[in-house]
Amino acid sequence: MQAMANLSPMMQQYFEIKKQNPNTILFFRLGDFYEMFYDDAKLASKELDLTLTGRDCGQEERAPMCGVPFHSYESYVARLVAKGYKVAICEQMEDPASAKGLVKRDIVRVITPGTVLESSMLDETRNNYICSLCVEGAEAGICFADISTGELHATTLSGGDLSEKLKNELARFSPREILINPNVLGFSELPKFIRERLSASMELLDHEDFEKEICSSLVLQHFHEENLEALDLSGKENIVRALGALFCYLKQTQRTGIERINTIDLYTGKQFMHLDLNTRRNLELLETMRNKEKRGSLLWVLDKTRTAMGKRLIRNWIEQPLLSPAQISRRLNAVQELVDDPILRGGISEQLTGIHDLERLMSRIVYGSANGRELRSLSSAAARLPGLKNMLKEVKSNLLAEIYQDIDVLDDISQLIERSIVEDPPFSIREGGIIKPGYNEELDLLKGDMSDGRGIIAQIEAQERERTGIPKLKVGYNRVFGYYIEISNSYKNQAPPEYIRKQTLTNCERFITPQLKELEGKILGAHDKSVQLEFQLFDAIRKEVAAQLTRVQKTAHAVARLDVLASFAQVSADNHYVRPIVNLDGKLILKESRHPVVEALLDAPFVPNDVMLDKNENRVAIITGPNMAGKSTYMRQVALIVIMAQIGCFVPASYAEIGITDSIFTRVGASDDLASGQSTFMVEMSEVADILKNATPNSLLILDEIGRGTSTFDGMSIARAVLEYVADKKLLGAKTLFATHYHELTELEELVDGVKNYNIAVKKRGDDITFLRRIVRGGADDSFGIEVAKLAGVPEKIVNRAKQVLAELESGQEVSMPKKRGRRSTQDEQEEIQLSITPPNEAEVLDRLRRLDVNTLTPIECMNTLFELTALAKE
Ligand SMILES: Nc1ncnc2c1ncn2[C@@H]1O[C@H](COP(=O)(O)OP(=O)(O)OP(=O)(O)O)[C@@H](O)[C@H]1O
Repeated sequence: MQAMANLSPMMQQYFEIKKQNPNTILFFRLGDFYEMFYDDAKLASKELDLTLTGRDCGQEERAPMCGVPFHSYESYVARLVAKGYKVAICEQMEDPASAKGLVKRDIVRVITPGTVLESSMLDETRNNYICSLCVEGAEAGICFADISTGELHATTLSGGDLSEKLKNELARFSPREILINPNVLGFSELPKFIRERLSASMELLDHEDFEKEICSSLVLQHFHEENLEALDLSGKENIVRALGALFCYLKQTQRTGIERINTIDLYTGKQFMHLDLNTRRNLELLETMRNKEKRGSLLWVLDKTRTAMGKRLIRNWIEQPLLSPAQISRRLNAVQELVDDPILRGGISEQLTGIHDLERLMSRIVYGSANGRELRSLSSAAARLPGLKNMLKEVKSNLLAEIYQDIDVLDDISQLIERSIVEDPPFSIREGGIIKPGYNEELDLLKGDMSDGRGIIAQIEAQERERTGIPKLKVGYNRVFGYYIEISNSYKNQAPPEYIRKQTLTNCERFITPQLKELEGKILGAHDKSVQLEFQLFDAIRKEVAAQLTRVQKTAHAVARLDVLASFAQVSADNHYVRPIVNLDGKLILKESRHPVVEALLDAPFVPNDVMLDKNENRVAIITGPNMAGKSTYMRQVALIVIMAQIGCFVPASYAEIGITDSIFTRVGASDDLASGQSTFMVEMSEVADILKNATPNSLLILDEIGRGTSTFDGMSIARAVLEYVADKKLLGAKTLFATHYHELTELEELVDGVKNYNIAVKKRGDDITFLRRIVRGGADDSFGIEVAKLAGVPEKIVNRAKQVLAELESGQEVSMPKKRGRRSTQDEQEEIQLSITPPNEAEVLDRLRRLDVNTLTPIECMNTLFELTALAKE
C-alpha cells in the first residue's frame, strides 16, 4: 500500500475500494475480464485453480493477479460463495465528477451466500433465505428473506428453551446466511449448529446495527409507511430490530432492487404443527436420513409439481402442516375437485409445464440485471396464463376460485415484450440486436441509415471494379482501419493514384479513400447511436415490466398453489389415496393404511394395516413383535399420514379420520453425536427429555425402543416410567405409539388406563419365520431375534450357540461355557480352513497362486491379478 502516488489510477481505485471492504473478494472489471489482485488473487487461484500472474502497477514488485472471463464469471463466483466467501463485483462507469470523462470503478453489488440472484447459482427447487436474528433477553426476533423471490417471513420466539426453538426455526428455513446480534453468542452451541448442521455462513453484526430507533426508521422507509401499526409491527420490537438490520445489510450489499421485498408474512407458531428438528429428519420429510437424497422421502412421493414456484412451495407446505380444520378443508376441497375431474387436472398440469420461474425472473427484472432472454421467458410464461385461467373458470371449491381470481393473465406485459424484443435476443444487452423493427421510429431510421450505408458500400465495390478494371477488388471492414479497399498483389500496380495505401499483407494491399471514410463515419455513427438507443429502449421496457411487480408476484403465488394442489391430486389419484375426515375430537382412525414411501419403493405388495388411537381408551399402543416385522414402518406411516392430512393431501388408506395434532415427536433409532461428546444413550435420553418437556395432550408421540441403549433392567425401567407418564391423562395423556422388545411392558395394558397391546404377526415353522406384516391385538411373546440373525446371515455356529444361551437363560440356569475341544490335528485345522474358504474353482485358484511370482509384476499387474483371482474364486 506504500507509495499510493506511484500507483496507476486504476490500482489506486482498487486500494480505495479494498480498504472499505477488507473481507470481500473484489472482482475488478477490466475489459472482458474480472481481475483479482494481491491476497484476493492468491486466494482465488487456490480455491478456483486459476493461474497466478503478475501486473505492473508502478511498484517495485508486480502485483499478483488472476482473472476470469466476464461471460463465465458466475460459475467462479458460485464456487467462492458456496465456500462462504463474499464477492464484490466492481464495474467501470463514467465518472460524472471528472471533466475528462474518466472511468471510475465501484462496487455494483456484493454477492454473499444469502443474496444470490443469478439463476445459474441457485437451486430452483428451494428458497435461498438470508436470516436476521436478534436476541434480547428471553425473546428473539427472527426474519427470513429470499431476495430472489421477494418473500419475507418474520416471527417472535420466546419462553421455554429458546435455544432449541431457534435451532428448530433455523432448521425449518435452512438459510444460507445468518446475520446475528452479539447476544446470540450467549447460546454457546448455536454458532456451531449454524456452521455444522446448517452449513450456513454467519455474520456477526454490532449492537448498533440492531438499534431500535434506527431499525424502525429503516423498516418504515422500506415499506413507505408512517408508523409501525400500519405494518402490524407495533410492540414487536425484536422483529423490527431484526428487519432493520437485514434491510441495512441488503442496502449495503445489493445497492438497488430490494424494493421487491414488499410484504411481510408475520407468522406465529400457532398456525402450524410443531415438528422439531429430529422429527423432520426421522420422518424423512424432504430427504432421506442416510444419503440426504430426495428419493425415499415424503417430498419424493408427493412432488409432481411442474413449476419451480410449485417445487419451492411444496417443500414449505410439507414442513408446515396446518392446524386449522377450516384451512385444511379448504385445501382438501380443492384437491377433491381436481381428483374428481381428471380432465381439469390433466389440462392444468399441461398448462403449468411451460411456465418459467416468474418469481425469480421478476427479481432479476426489478434488480435490473435481466437480459432480453429473461424478458422473453417472462412473456412466454405469461402467454400460458390465459389458457390456465380459462381452465379454472368454472371451479367450485373456494381455494381454486381464489386462485382463479389471483391469476392475472399479464397480457399487457406479454404484449409489450412481444412487440418490442426480438424472438431470440442476444445474451448481452449492450451490443444491440435486441429491439424489434417497428417498435421505435428513431431506431428504425438509424438502422435504415446503416443498411443504406452498407448498400452504398456494395455499390462502391461494383463501381470501382468497373472503373479500375480490377476483377478481384473488394471492399472489406475491420476494427482497426474501418472500411478499406483490398487489391490482390497481381493487380496492385493498377491501383488508381487517389487510393491511399494503408496496409501491405502477403497477398494483397489495402487502401482507403476519402469517400469510403465519409461513408464509414455515417455508418459507424448510426451503429453506435442505434446500439445506445437499443439499450435505452430495453432499459425502459425492463422498468415498465418491473413496475408491475405486485401483479406478477400475486400471479406467481397463485400458480405455485395451483401447482401444489394439482400435484397432491395427481398423487392421490394415482395411488388410490382417500380424503381424510379431519376432526377436533382427537380420534385417529385409519383403515388399511399404508406407508406412502415404502409402498412406492417396494417391489412386493405392501400389507395395509389399521390404526385406532383416541384420547380415551386407546391413547397408547404398545407394539411388540419380531425384529424386521415392520414396527418402525407402521409407526412412521401413522405420523406421515397425519402430516399428509394436515397439509391438505389425501392419504394412503381406505378410510381415514384424523384428529388435529398440534405436534409430532419422534424418538427413533440411535445416532451418536460424538462431536458434541454425547454417547448414543445420552443422545437418546436428551431427546426423550425434550419430548416429555414439549409434548401436549394433542401431540402424537412415536417412541421406538426407548431404553435400548443401556442395560436391560435400566432400559426397561426407563421405558416403563416413560410409558406410564405419557399414558397418564393427569401428566401428559398424549396419543403414543410405543415399539419395544421388552415384552414385560405388555402387562401395562392391565394396569394403566388407555394402554393397548398390539403386535406384528409372524408365522413360525421350525426354525424359520415368515413376516406377515399384519398388526394384531395383543402382545408378542417372542422377538425371534435369533431367527432374524440367522436370516441376516450370521454364521450357524454363532446362531446355535445363541440358542443354547437363550435356552439356559429362559430356564433360569447359569449360562454354561462352550465345551473345550481337544487338541485338533493339523489335518482338522487345514480341513476347516479349506471348508471356510473352499471356492468352486479352488484347484485353479490355488494353482495360479502357487505359480505367481510377484517380483516379475508391476504393482498394477499385481492388483489386477488379485482382482482376477478373487473373481474366479467367487464364480
Ligand atoms: N406393511 C408392510 N408391508 C410390506 N413390507 C413391509 C411392511 N412393513 C415393513 N415392511 C418391510 O419390512 C422392513 C422392516 O421393517 P421395520 O424396519 O419397520 O421393522 P421393525 O419391526 O421396526 O424392525 P426392528 O425391530 O429390527 O427395528 C421394511 O424395510 C419394509 O421393507
